Amino acid sequence: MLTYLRIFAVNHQKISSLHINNMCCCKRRASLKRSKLFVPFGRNYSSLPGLIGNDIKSLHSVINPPIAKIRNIGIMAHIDAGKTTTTERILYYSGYTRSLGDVDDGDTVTDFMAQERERGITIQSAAVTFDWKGYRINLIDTPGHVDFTLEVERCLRVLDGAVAVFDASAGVEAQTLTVWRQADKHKVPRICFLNKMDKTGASFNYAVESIREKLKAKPLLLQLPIGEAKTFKGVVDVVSKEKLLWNTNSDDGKDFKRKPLLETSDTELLKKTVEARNALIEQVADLDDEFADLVLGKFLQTAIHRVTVAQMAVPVLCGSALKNKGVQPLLDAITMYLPSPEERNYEFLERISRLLLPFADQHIEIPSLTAGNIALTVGLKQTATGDTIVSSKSSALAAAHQAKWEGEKKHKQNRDAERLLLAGVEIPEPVFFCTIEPPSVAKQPDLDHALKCLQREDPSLKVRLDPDSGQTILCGMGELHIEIIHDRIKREYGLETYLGPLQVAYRETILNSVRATDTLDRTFGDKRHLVTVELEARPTEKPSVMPVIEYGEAVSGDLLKAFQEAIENGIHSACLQGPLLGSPIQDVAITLHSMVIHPGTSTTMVSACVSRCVQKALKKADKQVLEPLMNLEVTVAGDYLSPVLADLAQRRGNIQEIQTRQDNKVVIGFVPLAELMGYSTVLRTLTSGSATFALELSTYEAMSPQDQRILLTRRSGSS
Ligand SMILES: Nc1nc2c(ncn2[C@@H]2O[C@H](COP(=O)(O)OP(=O)(O)OP(=O)(O)O)[C@@H](O)[C@H]2O)c(=O)[nH]1
Repeated sequence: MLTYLRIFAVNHQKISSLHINNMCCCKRRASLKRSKLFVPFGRNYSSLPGLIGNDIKSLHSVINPPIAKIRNIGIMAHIDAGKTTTTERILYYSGYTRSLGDVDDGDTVTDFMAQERERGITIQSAAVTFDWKGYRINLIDTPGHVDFTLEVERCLRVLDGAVAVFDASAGVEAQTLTVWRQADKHKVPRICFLNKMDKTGASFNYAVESIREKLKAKPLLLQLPIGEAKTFKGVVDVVSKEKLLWNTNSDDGKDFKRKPLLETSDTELLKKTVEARNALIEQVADLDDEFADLVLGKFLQTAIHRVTVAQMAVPVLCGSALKNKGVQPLLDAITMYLPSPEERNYEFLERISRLLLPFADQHIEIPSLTAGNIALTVGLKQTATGDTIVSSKSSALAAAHQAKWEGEKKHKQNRDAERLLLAGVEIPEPVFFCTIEPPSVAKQPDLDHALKCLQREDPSLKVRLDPDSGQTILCGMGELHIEIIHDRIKREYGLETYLGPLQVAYRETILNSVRATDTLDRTFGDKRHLVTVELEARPTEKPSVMPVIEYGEAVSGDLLKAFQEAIENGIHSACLQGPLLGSPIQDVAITLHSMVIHPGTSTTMVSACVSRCVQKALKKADKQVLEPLMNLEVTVAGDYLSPVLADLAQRRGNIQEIQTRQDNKVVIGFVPLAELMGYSTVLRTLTSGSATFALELSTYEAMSPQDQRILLTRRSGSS
């Protein structure tokens, strides 16, 4: 397993606290049209930047660039906005590759896994390092699909800046909102790149407005497009009042000219540019105190840098990655406006033995690394994604202490700060599960090992044992997530496994308060174990995934001290399997009213008795199944709107809004996950492959009595 490290320190002498981030960043194209054939990997790479053969000395300039000249950035977007295509151009213009790869031909640098090439989707994020005009850029791709939201978050929290790529004909799309919120959460400064300016329906103004309205961001228009859709030729640099035109005869976009706009030949464009520039100056002056009336380009750029780093506004640029236009200015903007690591506040110190620099699927061992870089390390057996590495227990304690202190100082929420630093990212609850079986019983240990390794990389994958059947259960974020795991077990661990049917992860709750008592009386050898418990289960007012545990006044303090852990284990294990479907119970409080324990009774027996008593209470209560409800956004050509709506009505869909986006309609609503199995295939058929959709878990909602009855009848029939 490869583990990506992010150095957190700003101390130049030593390597500081290392931030681990296993890059299992996955993404998927929800577009229903493309599926490409496997194309063998045959790209030519230039020598890695700054490297001559394996001469380690020559690596010095590569691994130790001045910290102010480092940019650690991520590329984030909705599915299909053009991240991989933009990254491919970036690598080409920076000299990292010698030819332009194409997503649709399956030969890009960052989509290097066989699965990615076969499926036409990006599954695993790749880090690449290259130089641009004296700057070192470490770039990490982040996934676009909602199944891999955790991966995006994991990347964002270790990066200093991000480029948000938009399809200029669609503006802000469903997953753009999600990744934008994640970047907000981790306070990542951003630049927007309005890609696909060549596409029919591309609209610079529309995309900018959607950034303003839907993301509530302040766009700083640093460029204006010259033409749109078929007429898109280049961009105007608003800051310098120059036009950048790409030579139409150049097939790789390397050849472009930067010329000042002229009063005589560019009258209209110059007028628009001057207006845009004045608006930009006004906007920046409003946001940045230091930038008063100094309107020289250099000062303006410095002020734009400051407001970007402070996340008060987002510079907006445009182009067409596919048509090789606008990518070099984007690279300039990354170096000019996004922060270096020393402009972000990371503070801890550490050292590590073996380090590698990532170049997509190639890695180079390096002797040392200065603060502010991204690197890999191998062989960490105990670490999992999201962990922070420190050099010793005392460093860990110091880091926790510091985080706690910072947390108290900033938010008076020390636990949050502690979690932020040491416990990694928030792991979303899986919504799908299925059984997984090895080819033979003898292979079960191999399967267990594979799942253990995959879970360390990807904590959104959960594995549990079915207590009744003893089968291994795989729980994941979506159909694609489970499919990819299945495939990886085969390819990476050589195991052909069998998956049971995919099932929705329901939850259960209770609707009224109930009391129950139970006694457990067992004698093993000459030892008697005797416990009597009385407790109450009731619905909580506020949602709570874990059971809320309370103790009545009659429960003695001494008894509690000795048996509290056993009691709580008993309650937790009982709440893992509800009485209706065996699904986890939520929104329930358990109050222990009394407990009598015969001397010599073991804690295991106490746990067992409490667990049985909780289950008894839950069985007695009025019960309710909760089902995952998804936010669904379908983008469809107007002609196909009616069949899509009719189909959603049959799926218990609740349509909230139908927006118009250029020539398309965007249907936004809620649909129960159980109704969305195989939706992509049906949507493809209904719309001749022209629609796209995005899904995101909204909440768990109570099923109607009728739907619940149908589900329970079906389950009892199939069991
Ligand atoms: N017209 C046009 N198409 C583009 C442009 N950039 C990318 N595309 C196409 O859009 C599709 C998606 O491009 P990708 O680069 O794979 O997009 P992505 O954001 O990396 O996709 P995922 O990582 O799978 O979410 C491909 O068919 C590209 O050829 C562009 O500038 N103009």
